[in-house]
Amino acid sequence: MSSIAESYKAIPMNLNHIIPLDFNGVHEIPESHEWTISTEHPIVDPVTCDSLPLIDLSDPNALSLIRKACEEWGAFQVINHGIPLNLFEEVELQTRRLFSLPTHQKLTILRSPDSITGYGMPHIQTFFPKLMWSEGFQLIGYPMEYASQLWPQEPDQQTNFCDVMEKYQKEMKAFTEKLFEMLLGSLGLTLEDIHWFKPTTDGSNNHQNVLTLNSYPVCPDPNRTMGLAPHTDTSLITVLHQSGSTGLQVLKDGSGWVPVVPVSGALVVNLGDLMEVLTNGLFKSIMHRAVANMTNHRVSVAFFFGPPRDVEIAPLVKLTDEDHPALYCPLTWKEFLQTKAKHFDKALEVLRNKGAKDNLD
Ligand SMILES: C=C1C[C@]23C[C@H]1CC[C@H]2[C@@]12CCC[C@@](C)(C(=O)O1)[C@H]2[C@@H]3C(=O)O
Ligand SMILES: O=C(O)CCC(=O)C(=O)O
Ligand SMILES: [Fe+2]
Repeated sequence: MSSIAESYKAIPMNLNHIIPLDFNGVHEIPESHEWTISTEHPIVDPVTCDSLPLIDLSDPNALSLIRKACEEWGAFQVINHGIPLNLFEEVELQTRRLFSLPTHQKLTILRSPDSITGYGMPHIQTFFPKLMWSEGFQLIGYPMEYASQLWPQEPDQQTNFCDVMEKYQKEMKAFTEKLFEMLLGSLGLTLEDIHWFKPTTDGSNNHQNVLTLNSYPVCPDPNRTMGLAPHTDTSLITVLHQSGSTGLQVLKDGSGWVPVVPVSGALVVNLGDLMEVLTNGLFKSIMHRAVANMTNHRVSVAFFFGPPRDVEIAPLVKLTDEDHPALYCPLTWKEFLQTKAKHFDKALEVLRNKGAKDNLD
């Protein structure tokens, strides 16, 4: 048995790619953080051009709207998701409490080079020559070992932080399982078609999930920096809550970068690479990035929903036939994270070209 927490043991990160800048009082962009932003894809106006579909989950047509959004975009926003709105406020408050701590305090929970959880720059930093204008904190479960370091003198704050994060993960777990069922339903499939899916019964199952708190400090010149570089998520589904300020952009084929304007109370759903594998490419994972801004400290919270440990994800049998052979070789989330840590944006291509996972190197 091995969990995703062990994914980076074989490919530890370099500390220079983990320790974020101390953004306090930085009025000029240091050379280390100065990006030349590719103009290959223009930024499009989400008002006059296409904007990311917004789906009301209580709409009787929700399934067909979901299918269309998944085929055309690989992402959508949802309302009427059933998550109590005050929970978003509580999570945002706790997220801001964490990131507004003095740098030396945050560094006490620095992610170790071979770990998935802790404080630091995004894991994908390794693949870019310039550093990102962001910091993040990854957690799994009840994060007391971190909270006790962050607020050593404040036991109440420790429990508040952990309780809110735990509650949010529980809500997200139930929601992503329901959403996953809807995505399958939109393809005419049911959970019965997924031999490994075991819905939560007693409040637990062995699905692997990670919560990430993202912080994009105020930036003197956002056009010359990158908050979070373009990437696809490795998960099956990612559910993102962005606080009031814009910053997320999704890449739409044939158009360009489409800003995702925050809708109060809405959640952004991104399809990850494992969903592309599972649907044999019928649904594609979505390329996205995030930018900082000059006026607000932007925060966002991402819940990565993945398969249980040791379960190999492969194209669904019902979605393959003689004319549609399986395009990807089966592998676990941990194996895919390792493939991604080596090949980054070429990882899915690698899966397509190698018949068996023994050849992933
Ligand atoms: C379970 C996951 C999902 C990870 C890796 C690992 C822990 C942290 C996640 C993120 C969070 C920030 C963006 C991302 C692209 C990153 O660099 O780290 C994500 C990545 C992925 O989706 O691959
Ligand atoms: O902050 C955002 O809007 C995007 C975050 C994201 O893409 C991620 O955490 O994977
Ligand atoms: Fe992402």
